[in-house]
Amino acid sequence: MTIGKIIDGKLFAAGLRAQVAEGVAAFADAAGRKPGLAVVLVGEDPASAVYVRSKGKMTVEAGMESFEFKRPDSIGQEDLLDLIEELNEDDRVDGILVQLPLPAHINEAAVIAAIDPAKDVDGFHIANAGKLAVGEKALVPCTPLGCLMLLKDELGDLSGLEAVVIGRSNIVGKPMAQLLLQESCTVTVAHSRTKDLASVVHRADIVVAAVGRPEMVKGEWIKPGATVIDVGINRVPALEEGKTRLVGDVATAEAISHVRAITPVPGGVGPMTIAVLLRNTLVAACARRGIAAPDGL
Ligand SMILES: NC(=O)C1=CN([C@@H]2O[C@H](COP(=O)(O)OP(=O)(O)OC[C@H]3O[C@@H](n4cnc5c(N)ncnc54)[C@H](OP(=O)(O)O)[C@@H]3O)[C@@H](O)[C@H]2O)C=CC1
Ligand SMILES: Nc1nc(=O)c2c([nH]1)NC[C@@H]1CN(c3ccc(C(=O)N[C@@H](CCC(=O)O)C(=O)O)cc3)C=[N+]21
Repeated sequence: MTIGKIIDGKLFAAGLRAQVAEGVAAFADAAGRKPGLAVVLVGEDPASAVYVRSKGKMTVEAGMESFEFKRPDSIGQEDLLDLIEELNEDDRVDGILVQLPLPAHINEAAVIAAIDPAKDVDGFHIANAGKLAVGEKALVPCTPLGCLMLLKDELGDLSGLEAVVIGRSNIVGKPMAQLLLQESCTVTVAHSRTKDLASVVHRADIVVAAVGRPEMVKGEWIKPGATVIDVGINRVPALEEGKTRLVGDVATAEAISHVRAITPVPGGVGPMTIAVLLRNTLVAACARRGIAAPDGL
């Protein structure tokens, strides 16, 4: 058994984006317009702004139309809901992403519920979450779908494998568990109340860590030969004064000698999230127009 492979999410994501770009060109020929993605950013969080900018750039590189809507922190809930209604009705817009988290005075659930499920490229709407849960065709959250693509690429058939997902958020942990169940894994979902997380993780052939705690998962927790997907994006102080660096939820340097394969941070799951967002936008555009989406996406 080979040990210690680093899964190149950046490379895989570039391949997926190239495939999406081909589908986008075919869509544009058939529909007479490009697929469009609208991104709504509320407030001035600099990290979110960087992320939104890089999404916009990659959207255009894939041949799609990018619409960005920046609104101040002070925006009222009604005004935000009005904007979403406009985007729901705008035929040039196939996908709507509202960057989370939203300011505390805005009801996140109400905003997500206002998005047309057919344009919900984040897959956060209850209609899409429900379809995923019962195994119907749905728009699936980008990060877990990206994780699943990397796992299938590395392992092939996942059926019968023990999977442990750490984290139970609606945007990562829960949909990840649903997808792994769909692949016939035996799925355990761990969270902050889980007792003896180390021994729960030690059962797993597949570990997906989506916690938001820097390097919380230790190397010795990992069963030898397991495949580890590190979703965490944590900014920590770097050695050089005043600088920061990104680390995941897994202590990668320790884990590497235990794993079959592991995703790095950065360059693992993060780039996949954006590539799947573009994929979902193309899929939504095709569905709205009654055009077959390209195979294998
Ligand atoms: N790469 C990417 O594209 C993306 C990365 N992320 C990153 O993934 C991480 C998780 O994101 P998200 O799901 O939104 O986070 P949330 O904060 O919504 O959820 C975190 C989960 O971790 C659990 N948890 C917290 N502490 C512990 C602990 N000590 N032991 C076990 N479980 C614990 C929580 O449990 P409980 O429910 O009991 O509180 C919760 O279920 C973050 O680092 C985020 O930045 C997120 C989205 C996309
Ligand atoms: N409605 C909504 N949908 C989201 O999908 C969503 C969101 N809100 N809010 C924030 C989180 C976070 N997220 C990331 C996506 C890509 C990278 C990414 O590309 N990261 C690079 C590094 C980037 C860097 O260097 O800063 C990497 O991991 O290699 C990171 C984080 C999506 N999110």
